[in-house]
Amino acid sequence: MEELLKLKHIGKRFKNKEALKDINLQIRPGEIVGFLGPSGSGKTTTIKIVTGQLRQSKGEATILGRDTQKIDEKIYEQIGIVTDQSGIYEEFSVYDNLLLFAKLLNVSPSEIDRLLTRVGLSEQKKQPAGKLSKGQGQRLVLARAVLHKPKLLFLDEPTSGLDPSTALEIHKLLLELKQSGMGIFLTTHNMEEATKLCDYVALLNDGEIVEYGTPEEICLRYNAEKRYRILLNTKERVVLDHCSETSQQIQEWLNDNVIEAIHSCEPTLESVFLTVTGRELQ
Ligand SMILES: Nc1ncnc2c1ncn2[C@@H]1O[C@H](COP(=O)(O)OP(=O)(O)OP(=O)(O)O)[C@@H](O)[C@H]1O
Repeated sequence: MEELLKLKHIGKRFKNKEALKDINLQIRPGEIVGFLGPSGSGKTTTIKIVTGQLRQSKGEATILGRDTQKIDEKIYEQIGIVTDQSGIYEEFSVYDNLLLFAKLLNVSPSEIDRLLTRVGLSEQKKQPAGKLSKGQGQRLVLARAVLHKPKLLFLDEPTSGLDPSTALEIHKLLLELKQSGMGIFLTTHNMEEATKLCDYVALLNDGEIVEYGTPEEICLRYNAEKRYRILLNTKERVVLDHCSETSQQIQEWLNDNVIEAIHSCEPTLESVFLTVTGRELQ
């Protein structure tokens, strides 16, 4: 399968600061790849390099098969970028904001209504964009970024500051876009979001990828203790280490039909990050 984005040994130095060190990453159609790191770890610098806004000091980056150092603004016809709410005209209506972009990107205006329904903004169609709530504004920015059906979408913290139900709606939309074959590059501080949405995640610390893989793979890699948390139908909760006695005990409880819930206790991405780097993500 062709790669939409490929980074090979990317490094970036700003005077005395080595902002990125040997970054390797790829995104294929239909994949959501998460770039997770605390503030200052190099997420924005990476996005700027791959979208041609900044030159790397080392390594090669290609976007849709083209060297990022040789791309021009035509690339924006095939990619979407959501960084913040800038670029939205507050006095224009929701519809007119999208119409403006539809004209710029040669998209039929008939797409707008369909997209507004999809992002749940049909009722706000005639409302000035400046009067939208934060979550509605975030959905408008996302709608604008995918209006021209880009092959690759860059999302910087798409749900930061949103209430859980609006964040859920955005997650649903992102999964639909993934299903349609779009590749998505997502930066986030939110490990739960990354675990739920991403096919692969890169944990970034101080400009370096310290772990890479599927969220499940990474968590299992750090599952040294191998424990099970069990809720019995007597409401008793037990935590057992992985060993032959535990297997026997679980088998007996299964035979007696007394287990209400059973979970393995692998670490979360959050705790893996803390183990690997010694620092919290937030
Ligand atoms: N133009 C610049 N000149 C000098 N240093 C810079 C420049 N841009 C970024 N840096 C430094 O490079 C490092 C990475 O910054 P970057 O903005 O990529 O981090 P980030 O992970 O996006 O952070 P945040 O989550 O806060 O947006 C930081 O130490 C930052 O101070």
